[in-house]
Amino acid sequence: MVGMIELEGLTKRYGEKVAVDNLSFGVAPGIITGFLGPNGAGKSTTMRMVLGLDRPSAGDVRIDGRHYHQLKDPLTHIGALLDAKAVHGGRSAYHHLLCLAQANGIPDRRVHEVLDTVGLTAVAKKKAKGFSLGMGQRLGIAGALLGDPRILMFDEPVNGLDPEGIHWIRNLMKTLAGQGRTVFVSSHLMSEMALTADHLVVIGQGRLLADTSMARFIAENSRSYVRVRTPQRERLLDALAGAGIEVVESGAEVLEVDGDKSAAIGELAARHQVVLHELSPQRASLEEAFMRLTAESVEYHAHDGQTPAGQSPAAPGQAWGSDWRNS
Ligand SMILES: Nc1ncnc2c1ncn2[C@@H]1O[C@H](COP(=O)(O)OP(=O)(O)OP(=O)(O)O)[C@@H](O)[C@H]1O
Repeated sequence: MVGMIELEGLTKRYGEKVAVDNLSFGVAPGIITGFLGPNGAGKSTTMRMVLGLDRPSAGDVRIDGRHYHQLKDPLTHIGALLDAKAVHGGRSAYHHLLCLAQANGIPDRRVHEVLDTVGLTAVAKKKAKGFSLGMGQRLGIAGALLGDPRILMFDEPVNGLDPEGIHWIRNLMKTLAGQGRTVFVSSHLMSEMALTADHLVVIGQGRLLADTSMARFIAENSRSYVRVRTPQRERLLDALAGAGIEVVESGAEVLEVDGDKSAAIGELAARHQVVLHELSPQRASLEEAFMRLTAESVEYHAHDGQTPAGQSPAAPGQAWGSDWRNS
């Protein structure tokens, strides 16, 4: 199928280390697929195998039904930004792109087009080694766009960028997906993906942990609850119990009630003349959900690793639901 990346049992071992462990999933056109996992999860290794830069130990990965090396004019099928620093620093941005175009049978005029798309026209004649991180990322993206490919793959494209650069890349990816292209982008930041991706593939220690739409991930993992603060705790607890409203957490002055029941709680409090100091609907962050999902597969813990590196992740938590988990 045109615009598809398909992985089937993809595995990469480096000696004893299993960097990518039996990954099977598809990346579809017309949407942004976020590829998420903590540092060392195997994202870059997977992307390198997609491009034929690393040979799989087992399994298979295909682009438009073929291996990368079987593609005629591969840059017209898939463009990638893996390492923005992999540019010959002594060349100008224009020259770098021109060499890439000529080596791949792409017309020279495309160089001007992509320089314009990424906003580097004014500095096109400057040497790439003088470029800021953001300019280097833009140049790498220009290279990815050069062959006007149906599939774009970006490895941690916003790493180290300022807010303006992050905003620009986010909008560019949305535009590319809106044009019907396949956009596959890795990150270790859930918060960034929440703003960008339509679909999520999450891995930990090389294994697939989730393959789900962002909407579903949000619905299943961002718990909503109401935070209530009152100096008349006992009175409110009685009123809530009488109305069949369950309190899931209760501190000295603060109570938490699952779901969005703020109106019901407010009315109940008024009826029972309970003073409220706070009545606020809350949403637990997706960042927390992602941390919980990947906690057992983080390679290096900041403090005393409860799961030592190299050890298999524990059985998935029941709360995660098994329909979209694959391990
Ligand atoms: N050439 C190599 N030789 C040995 N081990 C490697 C090699 N390349 C990667 N690894 C190991 O494979 C694992 C996966 O690495 P990879 O760079 O793919 O992870 P990642 O998810 O991209 O992480 P990050 O977000 O930190 O870039 C890591 O444990 C890494 O140390």
